[in-house]
Amino acid sequence: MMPSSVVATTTRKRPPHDQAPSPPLPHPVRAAGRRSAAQRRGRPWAGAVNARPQRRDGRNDAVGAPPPAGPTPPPARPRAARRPTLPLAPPGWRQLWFQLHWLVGITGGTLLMVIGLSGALLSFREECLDLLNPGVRQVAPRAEPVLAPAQVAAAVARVHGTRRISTMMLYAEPGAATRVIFAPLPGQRRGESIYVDPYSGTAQALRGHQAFEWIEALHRWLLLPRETGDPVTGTLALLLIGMAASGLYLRWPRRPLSWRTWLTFDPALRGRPFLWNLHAVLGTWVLPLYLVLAGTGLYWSFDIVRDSLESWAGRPPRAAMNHAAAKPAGKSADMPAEMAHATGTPTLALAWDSFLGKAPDWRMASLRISEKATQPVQISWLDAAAPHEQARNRMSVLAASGKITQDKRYADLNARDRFLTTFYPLHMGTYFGLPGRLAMMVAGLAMPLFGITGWMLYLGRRKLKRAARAERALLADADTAVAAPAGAAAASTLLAYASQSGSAERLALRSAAALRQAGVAATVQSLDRLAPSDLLGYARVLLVASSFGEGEPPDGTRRFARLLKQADPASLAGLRFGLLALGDRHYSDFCGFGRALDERLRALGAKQLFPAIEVDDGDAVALQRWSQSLAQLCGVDQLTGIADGAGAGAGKRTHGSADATNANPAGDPAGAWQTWPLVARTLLNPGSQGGPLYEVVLDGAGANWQAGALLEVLPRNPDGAVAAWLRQSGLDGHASVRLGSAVCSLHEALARSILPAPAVPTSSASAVPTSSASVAPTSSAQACADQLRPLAPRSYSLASLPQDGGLQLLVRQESHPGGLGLGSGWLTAHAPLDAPIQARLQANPGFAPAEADGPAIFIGNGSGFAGLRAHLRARALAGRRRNWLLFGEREQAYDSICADEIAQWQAAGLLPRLDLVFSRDGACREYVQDRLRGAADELRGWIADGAMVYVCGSLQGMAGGVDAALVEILGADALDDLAAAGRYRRDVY
Ligand SMILES: Cc1cc2nc3c(=O)[nH]c(=O)nc-3n(C[C@H](O)[C@H](O)[C@H](O)COP(=O)(O)O)c2cc1C
Repeated sequence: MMPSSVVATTTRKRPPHDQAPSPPLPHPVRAAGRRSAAQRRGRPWAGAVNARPQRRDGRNDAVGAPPPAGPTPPPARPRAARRPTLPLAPPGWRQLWFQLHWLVGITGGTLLMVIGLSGALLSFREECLDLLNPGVRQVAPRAEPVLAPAQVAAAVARVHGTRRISTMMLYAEPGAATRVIFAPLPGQRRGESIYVDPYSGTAQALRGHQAFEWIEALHRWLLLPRETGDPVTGTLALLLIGMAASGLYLRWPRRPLSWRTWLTFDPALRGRPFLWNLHAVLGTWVLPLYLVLAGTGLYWSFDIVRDSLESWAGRPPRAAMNHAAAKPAGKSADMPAEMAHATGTPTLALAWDSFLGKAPDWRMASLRISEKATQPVQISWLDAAAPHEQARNRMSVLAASGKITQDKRYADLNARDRFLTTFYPLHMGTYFGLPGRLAMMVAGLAMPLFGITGWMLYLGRRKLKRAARAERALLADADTAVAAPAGAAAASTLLAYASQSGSAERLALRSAAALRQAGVAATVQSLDRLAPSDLLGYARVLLVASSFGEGEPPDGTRRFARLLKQADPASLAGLRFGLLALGDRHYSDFCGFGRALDERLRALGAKQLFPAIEVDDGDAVALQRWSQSLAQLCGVDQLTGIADGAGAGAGKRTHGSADATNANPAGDPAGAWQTWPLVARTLLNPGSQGGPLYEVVLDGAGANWQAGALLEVLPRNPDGAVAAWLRQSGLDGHASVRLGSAVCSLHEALARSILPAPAVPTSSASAVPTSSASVAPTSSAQACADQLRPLAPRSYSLASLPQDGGLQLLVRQESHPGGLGLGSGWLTAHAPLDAPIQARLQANPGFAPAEADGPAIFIGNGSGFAGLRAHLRARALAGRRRNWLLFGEREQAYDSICADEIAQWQAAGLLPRLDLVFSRDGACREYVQDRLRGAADELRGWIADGAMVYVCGSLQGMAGGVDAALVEILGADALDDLAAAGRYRRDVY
């Protein structure tokens, strides 16, 4: 009585795939060849062998597809957009880290880009300045004595008068100029620097020095006053550490010991995966460098860090040191009287002589000259063996007497103190010489790359989320628009729908909207979320029910169907209902679920408001009857807007509506027709026993979709077939004809249309569809064009995401005695590369990604890998790692499609369980459903953990077999509940 039992005992022959088209529909559905509604209505071309809009030429006819032996259990499936949200696990650590990473990335990350870039510029500051100022910092060595500090001071004084020198840096290297730094002028942070020729005393300033000072201020304090800038950049350093840690956590692979997983970049990737890969792999490369940069940066940014570390190292507090030491820069920018160059020369001379006496192996010496002549000259210097530029020895020498008051050697520092001196060379990379400097520069330069890729990923993610939200909102709005006022349920009409791919849902929404316009309060609900007793709460219930599988309820409605079957007799007495059953006569159980529903409701005591109306493939006449029946119920003459919407399709699409500029009708889940060039076509299974399987790529510029979506493609007759037809008919293919609203050549018009049966039979290279209407050789070109009906679009699962940079399809090439299948032949053989392909995106709510973050099981075969691939790519991007792929094909040697990508997912820890089932490799045939049965315990475990189940591929054999296996493993009720909860999603054909 109820659909599941009806269907369970029925085996059916599916209509043939991909032969000849019927007129395209505004809402193409995914099924096989059919006799069109128009044929039945006696249109001129009726009676031809037509194929209906269909998808995925070449369902895999072998793998996972043994002839269904015995009863096939009904499939189950949820409605996507309206399904109840899965119970979400409390946000785990992973989600928290993810949020942290994004949040910090898009806020602090932007400033870190500035810091990184400026740091990269600073890492080769000296070399840049040398390039700008050749012969200034380094002069040609000469065989002359070099000037001692006192002589340098005298030479500087000759040009700069009494301007006070605060620091003088001398180098033992022949030809190295002495750097003289003046005391800062009021308002300056640092005094001006000049370089003095060590032989002649000629002084020169460096061009570009100020620019680098500015860059340094930007890097260290973001151009803020130092007191404010220090904590700001310190905080950014902390954020960088947080991002590095969260990034590391988020990309932690399942096989952490595989260096390849961590460090190798996949150049074949494109779009979002490319960005993600770049972000993650590059991030891993530079992660240690960023930790060093940020860690050492903290030392200068926060006094508390610095003081703590210095006290840990046993250094005296800085305040005390500052007090003890002469301040390098005093308030005055002029030379104190007692240090005036006349007297300064001998005083520096004494200090320098004393220094040389103690440090014969000096390499660099920096003399800090106090404002007060009584204060000692502070000399910090590097000896020839210094391990790095901060391994400085320090000496204090009284200028007046040359007496050394302090002589501290680096070698005498304790290990902690020595460790602190490495911070600067580590930060600059100089600790490791040129390679270190280069690495730090690259790390700095990579920061903007991170910021940009991070932002792009973030914006892409937002866009995807917005698109998903908009899609949900569309349906929610429609619901609200037709909802009954609160509290009016008892007096209202319920529009309840059972829908697999959205047609029934849209018709229910349109019907409710029309009723509302006529003043009737109407509520729309999916049967997926109702129990039979809920129907009693309404004055009348109008049901719109489609059939799926083999005359079964749509997946999500399976639970309702079960409850209805279990309901007590007469439990629905008092219910008054009207029913619109959607179906397709090419399925042997036409309107199977609608009929069973009608029968069962009446058996339970419900009364029909009017006889059930059956709609064959969107038949407009039947829809008109529905509209009239509703009008009668409301007591109005007629209702508008029901029959002209989505789902009312056959024969409605005209050539005009297939124009590339065709607007998307409101509520229609498909977008406008577009023209995208065919950019690539690759045979994936050379040598396979099965039909050739191609990856077909359309350019897809500007397209946006989410995993699970479909692409409708308008096929064309091959040129050879059109030319042959023209020869037969004797018509001129160049003649201009009007087709819909467009003008084109007759050849072009024929290429886009079902070819009328020629007066004389023709042979063709393809199974070119023809209608029964024949065109007399004498007919005019326009008369011929007037008879033409457009080819039906074909639907294919998208195997890619927008981030991949193209619309990728997996198309099985179909062969028939007369040639190739129309859609598959067009895409895989006839359309030349770069040919413009007319196509449009179609949402597929029944196979959309789940919002919940839980595990997912992907099951499919053959070209069904397309839908699974898009989902797996999306999950890889979202970092959802717990995926189980169960995929069937024929022979491993020839049918290992997309093996590299699967291997990469596995290596990246995205497929903790992988079952590739090759049916023809073993002694006895094994299919995905067999493997599933063998893994029953594990499957139960995954389901208990909240896993979603996605199935994509052939309905017959694979999907039916998988469904049967799931029923065996989980139980029929549990599977129904799973479907009703939106956790069992199928895209089968
Ligand atoms: C995989 C599949 C199986 C179908 N099985 C049947 C069937 O057994 N009987 C029938 O009358 N129509 C069948 N149909 C046709 C649908 O019921 C029909 O296209 C309907 O308009 C779809 O409505 P929906 O979009 O609300 O799911 C099937 C369609 C698909 C894609």
